Amino acid sequence: MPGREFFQTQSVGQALAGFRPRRRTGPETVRREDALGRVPARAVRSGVPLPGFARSTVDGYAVRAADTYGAGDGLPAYLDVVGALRMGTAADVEVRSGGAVQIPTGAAVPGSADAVVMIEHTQVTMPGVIEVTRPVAVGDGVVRPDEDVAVGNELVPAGRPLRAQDLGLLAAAGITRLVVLRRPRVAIISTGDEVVAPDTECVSPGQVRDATASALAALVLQAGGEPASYGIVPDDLELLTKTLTTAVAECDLVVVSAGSSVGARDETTAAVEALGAPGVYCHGLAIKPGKPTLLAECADVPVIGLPGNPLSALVVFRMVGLPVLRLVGGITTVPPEPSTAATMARPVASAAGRLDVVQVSVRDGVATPLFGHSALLSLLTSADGYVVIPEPATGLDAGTSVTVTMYR
Ligand SMILES: Nc1nc2c(c(=O)[nH]1)N[C@H]1C(S)=C(S)[C@@H](COP(=O)(O)OP(=O)(O)OC[C@H]3O[C@@H](n4cnc5c(N)ncnc54)[C@H](O)[C@@H]3O)O[C@H]1N2
Ligand code: MOO
Repeated sequence: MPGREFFQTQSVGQALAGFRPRRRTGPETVRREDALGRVPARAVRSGVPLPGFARSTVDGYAVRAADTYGAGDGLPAYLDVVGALRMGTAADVEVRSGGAVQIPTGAAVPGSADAVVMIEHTQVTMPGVIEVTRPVAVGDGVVRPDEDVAVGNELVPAGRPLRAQDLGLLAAAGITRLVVLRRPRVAIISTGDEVVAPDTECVSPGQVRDATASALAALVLQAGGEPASYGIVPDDLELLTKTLTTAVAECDLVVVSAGSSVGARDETTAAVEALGAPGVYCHGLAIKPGKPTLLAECADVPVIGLPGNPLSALVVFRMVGLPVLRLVGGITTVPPEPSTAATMARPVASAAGRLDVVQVSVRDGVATPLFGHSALLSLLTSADGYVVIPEPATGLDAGTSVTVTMYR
């Protein structure tokens, strides 16, 4: 386009380090059972010790360890069985020197005992008497009252999305509600005169169903955000500006797809600029696919203009949009994506100074690159994962060891 400038591209690393919009979601209280994937606003500490009592880790006999020292098959220690402990009750039987109390796994160990000997290392020789054929040391077979968690210990940290095991520990400590950060509300706007709603039955030649919005909404959900659809806006600066203004007022992050290239109808930049300060942070990223990407901050809300090609839009949203979503939503410990080690089946070329995201299929530890234009969305559905070729590299040779980030 004469008179129109191509993008001044910035590296993805630079953009992620430099683009730090100020918006953060605030706290809200949720029930523990609704907290999977939510982000604690502050560390949750325990008000109680866990397990809270000395607990047997084996089925056997609570004893005084010293009574078993030197015991062996040839010279067992003989102990009097003075009672049996039950689950779920306080340890109400004392163990004196020379005595033993039958105890199941998980029951409270009497304070007068200091170890539990496994049933396999004992034999009942006559009613009320056992032989112990292996010595135990003090503490063997016992979990201390605060060995799992001491009072004041951190149960879950701030900023790390809660996992199944975190909910288990919170439950064990009696935490029923906790303060988490609100899910970032993410506006999803599609643009283009040719784009029609995905439930449109018959499309005319030249029209396309909106593929990007559905996929973006799913990515937002997976990342812990709350997608909000703002529909499809035709190539009209006024309409786009109006929709963007509403979205910025109502959401924590705004994602608009298409219209960010250099064509005459590419209105996104002008519309974003009209939203006010601080405005456009960069237009153009050194990434393939996805060069025509726009990053902006309007008031304190980040606005991301994604390339029109759905494949490119999804790649860029993964690489750049999700980090911004996590920043806004207070995720400081990023859950690792599933990945697998593989070797490249074929060489892949790349330009130095550009981040390349290569879709691959993976079989038996071999990653086969899937080539094709970024207008082809099926490339992404055929892929098992992707390989990132970092900026300094000029490609990957066949046989190179790579880490494939796998799609969930
Ligand atoms: N002269 C240049 N032309 C183009 C360049 C360039 O650097 N110089 N970059 C190319 C690349 S790369 C991409 S990607 C596209 C991005 O352009 P836009 O962001 O302006 O997007 P559009 O042209 O509107 O759309 C591109 C393509 O994607 C289809 N599309 C758009 N939205 C959707 C949707 N929601 N669901 C399904 N498909 C969608 C649209 O119909 C077009 O076919 O620019 C290249 N050109
Ligand atoms: O970057 Mo375009 O986003 O390659 O298809």
